[in-house]
Amino acid sequence: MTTTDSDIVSIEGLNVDTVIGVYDWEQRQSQRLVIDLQMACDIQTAANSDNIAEALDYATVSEAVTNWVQQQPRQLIETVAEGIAELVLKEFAVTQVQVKVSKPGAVVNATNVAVTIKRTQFDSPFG
Ligand SMILES: Nc1nc2c(c(=O)[nH]1)N=C([C@H](O)[C@@H](O)CO)CN2
Repeated sequence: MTTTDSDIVSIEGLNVDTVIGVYDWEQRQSQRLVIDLQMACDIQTAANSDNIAEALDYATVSEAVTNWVQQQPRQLIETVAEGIAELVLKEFAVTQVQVKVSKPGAVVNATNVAVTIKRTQFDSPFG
């Protein structure tokens, strides 16, 4: 295992309001999605230089993910998860990404519903 596989930068509980859902009423209003990301990357260069320019900037990733999710209405949280994984692998120096997309308001008697996927550069057409 290389450091590129074992070093993780995380974003937890990123709240994004967007149009999401399979029913007509869901396409007429925003709902809250909560996104968790675990991104495998080499953090040693940033650690040694203590320079944000060498780091995977979680603020920049959060903004890019939020913008992508809010770009257009979608039906399934699966589509959102795959799109986020593709974006992160394409735009950032990330070798593997785990994406969890939660839709906490979706099922009345459930605390949460979610999908979780893991993708690597080899899974992506952009790898
Ligand atoms: N696997 C999925 N199941 C369901 C989804 C989804 O995105 N993925 N979405 C819905 C509805 O939009 C639901 O959230 C409305 O409450 C149902 N099942």
